[in-house]
Amino acid sequence: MKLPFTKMQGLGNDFVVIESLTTPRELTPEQIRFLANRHFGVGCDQVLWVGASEQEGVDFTYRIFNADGGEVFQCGNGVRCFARYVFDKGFTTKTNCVVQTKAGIMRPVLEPDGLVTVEMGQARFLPAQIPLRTSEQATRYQLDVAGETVEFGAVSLGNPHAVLQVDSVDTAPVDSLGRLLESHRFFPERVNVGFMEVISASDIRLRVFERGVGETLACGSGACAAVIIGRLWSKLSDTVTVQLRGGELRIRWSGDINSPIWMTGPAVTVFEGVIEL
Ligand SMILES: N[C@@H](CCC[C@H](N)C(=O)O)C(=O)O
Repeated sequence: MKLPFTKMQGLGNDFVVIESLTTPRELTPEQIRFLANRHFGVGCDQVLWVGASEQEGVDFTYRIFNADGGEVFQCGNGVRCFARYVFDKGFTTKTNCVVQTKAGIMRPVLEPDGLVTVEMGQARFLPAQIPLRTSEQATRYQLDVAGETVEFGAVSLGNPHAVLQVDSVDTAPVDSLGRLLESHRFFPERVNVGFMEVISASDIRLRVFERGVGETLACGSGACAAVIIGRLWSKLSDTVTVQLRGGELRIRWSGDINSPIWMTGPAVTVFEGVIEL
C-alpha cells in the first residue's frame, strides 16, 4: 500500500500526519512504529491521524500515536500542527476549528502572525484521573528511585505528567531518571517526565522525557504541566515563557484549578511524501 503523508514539527517535536478524510485509513501498531523509525521509515515522535467529525459541532477527529505504536489521548504540539494542516490543505476555511480528541474537545486558533493558540482544557489532579497508584492527592509526591528520593508534582492534561524542579536542565539526568520514572509502577499508564528549571516567575527552561518516545525537543502538554505545577508551588506567574530545546512556548494559566490553560506556539510543515507500507 502506498501511503501519502505530511511531515510537520512544532518546536522540533516532529510528526507524520496521515489524512483519513478522503480515504479512510487505519494503521497497525507495527505500521506506526515503521513510520516513526528514523532509520527505516520517515521518522517522528508521534503519528497524527486526521479523521472526519463524528459529532455535531465538531469539525475533525484527531488521534495520536507515540513512536512506540501506542495510542495516547493528548499532544499539544500536535494539535497546533493539526490546525495548520487542515487549514493549509483546504479541509477547512476556519482559522478556529473544533477538534475531537480522546481527551475531549480542543479549539486551536490560527493567529494572524502564523502562531497557533490552543485551549488545552482543564488540568486534572485526582490520583485516579492522572493516574497514580495512590489514593492520597498531594501537591508534591515522593518516590524512592535507584536509591534516591525524587520529589515531583503530578497532573493530567488528558495525558499523565510528572514534573520535577531541577537546578539546571543542562545537567539534569533526563534520560536515566526519565526512563526510570516513565515506567515506575507508581504510574500505571506510565508517565511523561518534565525537568523544570525556574529562571524567574515568567520564565522556565524545560526538558521532557516523553512516554513512548524518549526525550523530545519539545512537549506542549509537558510545558502546560510544568507551568501548572510551578504555579501551584507558588513559583510562577500567570503567563510563562517555556524554553524547550526546540524553541519557546507561551503558556497562560490563571491558577484557578477549574480554568483552562492556554498554549501559543509555532506549527510548521516540513515536507510531503509517499511511503510504501
Ligand atoms: N509531544 C506531545 C505529547 C505526546 C504524547 C505523550 N508522549 C504521551 O504519551 O502522553 C505534546 O506536545 O504534548
